[in-house]
Amino acid sequence: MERVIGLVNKLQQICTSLGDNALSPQSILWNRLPTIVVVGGQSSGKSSVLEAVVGRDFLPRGTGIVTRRPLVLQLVKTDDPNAQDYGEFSHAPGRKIFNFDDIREEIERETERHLGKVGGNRVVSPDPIYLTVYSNNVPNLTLVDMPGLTKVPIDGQPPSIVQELDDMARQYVKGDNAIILAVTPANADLATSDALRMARDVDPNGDRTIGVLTKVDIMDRGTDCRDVLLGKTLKLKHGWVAVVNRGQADINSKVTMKDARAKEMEFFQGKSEYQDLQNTGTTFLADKLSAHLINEIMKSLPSIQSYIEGTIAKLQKELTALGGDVSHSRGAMLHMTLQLCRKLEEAFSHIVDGGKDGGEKILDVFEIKLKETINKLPFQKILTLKNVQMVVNEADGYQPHIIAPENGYRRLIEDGLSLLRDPAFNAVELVHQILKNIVTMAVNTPDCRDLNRFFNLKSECINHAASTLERLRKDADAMVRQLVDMEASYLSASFFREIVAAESYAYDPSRPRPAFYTLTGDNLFEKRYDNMPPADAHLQKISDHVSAYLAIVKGQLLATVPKAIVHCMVVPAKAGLLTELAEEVAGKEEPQLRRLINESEEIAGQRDTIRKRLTLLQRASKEIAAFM
Ligand SMILES: Nc1nc2c(ncn2[C@@H]2O[C@H](COP(=O)(O)OP(=O)(O)OP(=O)(O)O)[C@@H](O)[C@H]2O)c(=O)[nH]1
Repeated sequence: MERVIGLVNKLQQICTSLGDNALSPQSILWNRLPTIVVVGGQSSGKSSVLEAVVGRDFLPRGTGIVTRRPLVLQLVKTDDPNAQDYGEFSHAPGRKIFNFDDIREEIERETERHLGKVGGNRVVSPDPIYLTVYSNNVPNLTLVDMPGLTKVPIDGQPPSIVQELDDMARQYVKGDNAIILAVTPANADLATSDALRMARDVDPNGDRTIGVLTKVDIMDRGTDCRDVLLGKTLKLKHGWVAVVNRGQADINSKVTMKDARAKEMEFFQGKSEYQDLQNTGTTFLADKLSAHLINEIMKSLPSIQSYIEGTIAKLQKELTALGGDVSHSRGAMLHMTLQLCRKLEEAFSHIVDGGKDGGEKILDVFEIKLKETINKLPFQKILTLKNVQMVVNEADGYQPHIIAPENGYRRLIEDGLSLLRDPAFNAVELVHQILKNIVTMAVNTPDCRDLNRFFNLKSECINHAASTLERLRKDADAMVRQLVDMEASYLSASFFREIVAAESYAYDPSRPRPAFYTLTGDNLFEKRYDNMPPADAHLQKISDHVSAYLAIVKGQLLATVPKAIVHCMVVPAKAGLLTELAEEVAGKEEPQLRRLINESEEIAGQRDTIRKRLTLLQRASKEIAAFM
């Protein structure tokens, strides 16, 4: 029994440390721990019962609605019998109040303050006050004192009060963890008991209801509650307890709690109708509550334990997601920064190499987009007989040419090559964009999760990656330009020799087959020119030669542009996306590094909160494990 009390005590203290309470939306433990909720009609004696259990006067008293906010009262049994009892409110943590009259005043003040704040002439509020009482003379219990229920508004209260009070109490007793202490004055008809009505509503089987009869001392002459206590009038699974608290006159004349207890004992022992009954008196009630609470705890421990374990796992996951602590020594910060840069580089390379977001997209540019745009180029406009004639005439004059109109050829080919430049540059740009997108993707990979904690470093990384990619794009542009220009330069005497050789071969296949002929195909030198007027045949041949040449260049560029792009952009980007940043960082001093990896306070705070919760829950879990 003592062990269970100790365990409950510890679990409840852990709840308090967790800031976990009856109404907290993310209650971890509290809503799993059994709680005793005192309900009953107005002035039925709820607060008096509660005080009697605690053994101290500390609750506001009077007529009308005195309790106007729920009071969550946690009783913590201390080990030292000589230590002074004290109370502590959760709205003023750390302030130990040793004088219980001060506690009463604080409850009144806090009630007023809150009701004033919520405004609207509110008479009651469901928002609880939390009070923990530390004493060597209390059982480990958590009790909630509710404002009294009523059927009709009294004292000029608004009509809505009836429903409001009902809703409020219901909120506290509906949970399965609530043990309902249904306080009913013995001097009134049980059938009209507000407490029993509420208890029956939420706990029809009476599994968690304990009946308390108050004011047994002022029952009508000649009547008693023996039958109720024996369960003959109305049977409750957990039975009834009768108590005698101080009446208003006793309170006014400051009868002490001790004297009141003595008087209560005297009362029950002096009456033949109660003498033989066990279930009378406040001491019996307190013991019964402790035992009941222990019983409930024992029943729910396994589910509490598995719930705690689940929460621990969830919190651990959250903690991992937030990343580790940040050290502030220069060496550690430098190491961490470089490591984060390296992780981003690795993630970048990984995406470039792997699959559909990286390598495949780049391949698409080369194999589909580049091919398509090049094949769609309007070479035919250059190659019309009209254009050929115009260009040749402009370039070479109207004299007949011995071999070929060399300048005309050059001009026509150059016109074709200039069309080829755009798709090549376009491919560079497309790959550049893909690489930029990959940087964004890399930043968001799980491996780079830590980087997202450090806003400054993250933006430095992104900026440096962008400038590296921009530099590489320029390199690739220059390389591609050179490639195209090279093709124009290739147009040398050998090209014209090739044309002659190819022509000769077409007419006399016994000659050696020239390379140009093979490249351009058989149809070039067929006798189709024979049926044309000589001037047209001449121009058509020039057009066909240029077309063949451009076809060769096209094929060559389709092979070399991708190589140039990979060589100038993709490979160096993979090899050193953040090399410059890493060099820069290595030269930074401690304050600059700190600025670079200054984690937002919010994240650091979140991590601290989760850690604290984890430690507490792990402690709770250990306590329970050791117990079971
Ligand atoms: N004679 C006698 N008077 C009692 C007993 N219990 C309570 N009273 C008196 O009944 C009045 C109301 O008691 P409280 O304990 O304030 O009742 P409550 O249910 O907490 O009241 P509200 O919070 O206002 O609903 C006080 O004047 C008490 O002194 C009892 O057993 N005998």
